[in-house]
Amino acid sequence: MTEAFPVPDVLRIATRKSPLALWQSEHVAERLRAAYPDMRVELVPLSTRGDEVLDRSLAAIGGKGLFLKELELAMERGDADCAVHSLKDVPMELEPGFALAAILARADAADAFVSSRYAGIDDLPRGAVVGTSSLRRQAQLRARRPDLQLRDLRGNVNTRLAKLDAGEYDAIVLACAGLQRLGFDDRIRSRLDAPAWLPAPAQGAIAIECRSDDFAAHGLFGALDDRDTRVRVEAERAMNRALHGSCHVPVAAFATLSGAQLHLQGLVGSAIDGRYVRADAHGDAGDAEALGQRVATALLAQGAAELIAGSADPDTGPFVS
Ligand SMILES: NCc1[nH]cc(CCC(=O)O)c1CC(=O)O
Repeated sequence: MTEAFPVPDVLRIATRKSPLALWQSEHVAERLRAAYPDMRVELVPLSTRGDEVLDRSLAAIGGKGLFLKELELAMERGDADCAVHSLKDVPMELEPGFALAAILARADAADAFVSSRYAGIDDLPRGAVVGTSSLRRQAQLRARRPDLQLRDLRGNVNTRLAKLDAGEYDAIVLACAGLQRLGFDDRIRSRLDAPAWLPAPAQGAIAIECRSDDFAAHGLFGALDDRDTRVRVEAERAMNRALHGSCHVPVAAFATLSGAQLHLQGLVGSAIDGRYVRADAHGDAGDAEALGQRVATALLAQGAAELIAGSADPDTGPFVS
């Protein structure tokens, strides 16, 4: 096969070591092997600060890019050619010198209600204990059920399921995509989906990051890029960026595409008292960025900035992460 770019003999993918990260990186490796049968693809598993520090909030240990830093250093050293991430964990602004070379077709973007005893949020008894460390999930739970007790729940997907099974919580909320990838489909008691419940910006999408100056890599990964997903997550991330959001603020966004029509729904809530504001708008697929900014402006006009500031970690302020 003749390509417009050189296909290397070996390609090394930097990845975190959690079971979900390894699954996603192996998935990308398989897709690349299928596209370039003569190229050898290897994983370079690395430990990141975000994986190691489990006893403090992510915001408190310097949230932004916590899961990316070590992988980016490996690419800078030349120990890896790219890194694979859950796009929802990727900061709105990448470090200078890095770019997203491909965004894969999105999996199920919804959240999942997981419990051995209860079928859904509305079936939980008064005062039930629900585990999630996500401010976005806490805010939506508070809005719907102010009586629930929300408890912190950190660790990778397997760890969180084990904590649920140990009886520490009546229910937990996780992403459907992560559960499905790891073969835990049967743990999903109900899907929490739009419009009643919104996911994190870019939830369910896998991204490939590489050095911006690595033009060969950009060509190589283009084969895995999904245009519809890219347009949708561009709108969601533009909204989050305009709100100075990250995965540590209670911001939710979900875009859908029908033909050339993009529809974006956004929500900003309070993890403390359940107040929230919502907005949505339609726009052209070619103007995803502008649509994201428009929905962010509508949310700010309803008081979103105050809700975000009010949910901040008192030690670190709202915009550190
Ligand atoms: N923050 C952890 C994280 N990052 C991405 C996913 C799920 C997979 C995805 O969104 O593609 C998860 C687990 C979860 O939220 O349950």
